[in-house]
Amino acid sequence: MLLPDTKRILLKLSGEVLMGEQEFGIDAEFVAGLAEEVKAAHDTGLEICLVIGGGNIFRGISGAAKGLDRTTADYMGMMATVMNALAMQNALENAGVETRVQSAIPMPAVCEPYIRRRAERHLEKGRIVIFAAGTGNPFFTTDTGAALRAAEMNCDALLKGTSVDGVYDKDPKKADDAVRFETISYSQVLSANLKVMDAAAVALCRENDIPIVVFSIREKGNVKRVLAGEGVQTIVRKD
Ligand SMILES: Nc1ncnc2c1ncn2[C@@H]1O[C@H](COP(=O)(O)OP(=O)(O)OP(=O)(O)O)[C@@H](O)[C@H]1O
Ligand SMILES: O=c1ccn([C@@H]2O[C@H](COP(=O)(O)O)[C@@H](O)[C@H]2O)c(=O)[nH]1
Repeated sequence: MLLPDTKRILLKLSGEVLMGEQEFGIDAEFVAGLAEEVKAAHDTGLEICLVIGGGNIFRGISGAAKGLDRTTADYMGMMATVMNALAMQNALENAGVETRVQSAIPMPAVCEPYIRRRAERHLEKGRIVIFAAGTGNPFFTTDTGAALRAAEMNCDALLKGTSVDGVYDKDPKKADDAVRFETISYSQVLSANLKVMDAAAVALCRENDIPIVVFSIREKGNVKRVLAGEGVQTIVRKD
């Protein structure tokens, strides 16, 4: 086990990777593969909270750059995360896992509103709870939403499955000589302004002593591998 005594995790999956090989949107086959991986982790007895980003559909900051009002663009981004949550719910249920989606922005015709105690009960019953719409507030990201839910739900760790295999000393997509950290402290990530996760999310995890594990979700089988301590990843934790 990567982190001993881990019973409940929050798994944050990049929205961007849901595109698979496409240029936009949701690759249903890729999502089905991801669902199988999440199921395999769930089958080991772990309680799993899920958060999915929205980068495959819409990011507020890109919308704002094209002239949209930032707040409106952020609400659009949050709605994109609800679409991804529904796609993942569908894939998980096809794989035979019971799930509930809870949205930070109430959409009663589509999913449950976020109610912490209710989410707790779902987890106790063995369901995977997918938290959608981030924090429900503009000017945030799903990473911060994930950190917030991880703290509220008393998760033992936040696993960020993204397009890179860990935290580097500089952006590995921009610098060939970037070096990956095996472990790094919250404070180092913040003081060096390493961009793999937004600062609010890192600070929230630091305050609540929730280790963050950054790994690549593009590589098949990585969820199980990382949980078993066999994968390539970076652990962000206190000194
Ligand atoms: N120091 C760094 N170490 C690792 N990755 C970094 C670093 N600095 C910047 N990055 C970039 O951070 C990105 C991952 O974070 P990002 O928030 O963009 O994705 P995500 O949260 O997984 O996706 P989404 O927003 O679609 O959910 C990678 O694309 C990587 O290039
Ligand atoms: O709490 C939140 C979470 C997200 N947003 C908006 O949604 C998009 C998509 O989320 P990503 O984390 O980038 O995948 C984000 O760009 C924001 O525009 C938000 O406003 N508040």
